Amino acid sequence: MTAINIQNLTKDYGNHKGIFDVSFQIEEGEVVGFLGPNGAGKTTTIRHLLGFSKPQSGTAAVLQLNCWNESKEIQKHLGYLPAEMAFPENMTGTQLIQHTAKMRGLRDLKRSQQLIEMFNLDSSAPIKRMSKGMKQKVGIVCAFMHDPKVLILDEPTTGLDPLMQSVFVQLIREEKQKGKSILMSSHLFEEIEGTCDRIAMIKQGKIISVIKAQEFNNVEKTTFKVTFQNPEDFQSIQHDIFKISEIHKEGLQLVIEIKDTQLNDLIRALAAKNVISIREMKYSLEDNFMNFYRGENHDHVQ
Ligand SMILES: Nc1ncnc2c1ncn2[C@@H]1O[C@H](COP(=O)(O)OP(=O)(O)OP(=O)(O)O)[C@@H](O)[C@H]1O
Repeated sequence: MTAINIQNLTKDYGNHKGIFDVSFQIEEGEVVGFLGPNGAGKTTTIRHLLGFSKPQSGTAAVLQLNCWNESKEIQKHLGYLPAEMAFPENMTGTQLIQHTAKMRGLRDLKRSQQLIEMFNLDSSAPIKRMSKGMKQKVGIVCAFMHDPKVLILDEPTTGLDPLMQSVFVQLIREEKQKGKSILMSSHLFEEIEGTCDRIAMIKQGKIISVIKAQEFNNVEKTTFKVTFQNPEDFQSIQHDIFKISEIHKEGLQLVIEIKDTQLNDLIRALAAKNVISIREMKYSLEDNFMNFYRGENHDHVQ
């Protein structure tokens, strides 16, 4: 079943701001990362999924329910973590968690307790005295406490320290195992890379690409940083057939990009030179992301 279905969604705020003809789907059990620079339209898209904003044209549906007309029904099956939370400051974390549970008609607080322990959260403190990270943990508990089928997470690890970020990645993996469908916006490439099945990239309100995460592991090219012992070898390899993507003259270093079929040629060429070190450089999601924003690789791989 399709968990999230966005079709030709448009909200034009004027001055080329907003979202334009946005379409993508998330299947049951799928985790999709939502990437894009500041102001690209991620939160606007998410606000439509939550029924906070009425589409000018197009539709947004969660579990085949219309987000604008049927948002109350959707809420029962949805966990939402906003990018910026507006908490009632006069409550403690525990009170807010209990209040949220009550609003949801949730009697069993076992899952909340598990999450509190998982994130090592002291929820007894008043929210107004909590650090950004603590507030974020309270938000995570509230979003996941009712074991929702669909999760929409807007920059979920904002304020979390690296240890807690890895606890969060673990939580996402566990939820995925349980068959949950997750849309997660993030600026952290490693977080997206470590959890997502696909990545939707948005720029200036338009989806510019939807990529399968496994594509990143299957790139048929490898990049090596090679340091040479003398300027002669450093110079001569540059006349060879290989693509040189960076030249660091002072350090006698080259970044060489080869197709996997050229590996033996490279080994033979380097064997004839005095080489100090060879280091493989991982082609990461971050490189791919940067390429997109430089205007390259606008492929649609669904
Ligand atoms: N209610 C509104 N009225 C007018 N313009 C708006 C409104 N809401 C958002 N915008 C504009 O629409 C664009 C998209 O904003 P949005 O918040 O969706 O971006 P985002 O991708 O979530 O960015 P960030 O990574 O900074 O959170 C921005 O240029 C923003 O200023």
